[in-house]
Amino acid sequence: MGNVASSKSSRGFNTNTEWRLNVMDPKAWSEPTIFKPERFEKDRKGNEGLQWMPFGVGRRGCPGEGFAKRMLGLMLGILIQCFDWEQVGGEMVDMTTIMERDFILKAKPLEAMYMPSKSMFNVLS
Ligand code: HEM
Repeated sequence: MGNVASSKSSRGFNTNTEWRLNVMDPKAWSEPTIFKPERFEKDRKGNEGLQWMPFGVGRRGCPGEGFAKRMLGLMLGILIQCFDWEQVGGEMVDMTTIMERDFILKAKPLEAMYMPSKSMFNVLS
């Protein structure tokens, strides 16, 4: 990454990607293209997951981290528990990914149909 022009932000970081770990960098991750959620398990040998800091750390770390983590679990729980989901077109979900500006995106957006599950009818009506 040495050939990327860099400038310091007001927070002291290089504003280019130098301070960010490329999510697919084989120097940083073992088998970077494989889905291995266990890399983020606490107390895992090698602890490679510790280098992933989505909320930053220290004095300027994200103050919304606790809130965001609670909301993510809550929202996912609500989506699963309160709604019935169906595939559109009955095809298998295409899991092909593309890289765009350091983000891994689905090549083909997920399309799904949802409606409130039976247990939600009373709540919503
Ligand atoms: C998934 C959700 C979120 C992610 C991934 C995220 C990530 C981050 C990151 C990476 C930073 C910069 C940390 C650093 O420079 O070291 C940051 C800063 C910040 N975040 Fe979040 N954040 C999230 C949600 C939230 C929420 C819900 C709030 C408020 C309710 C929030 C408020 C802030 C504020 C105020 C800062 C600036 C802190 C400072 O400069 O001192 N964030 N966040």
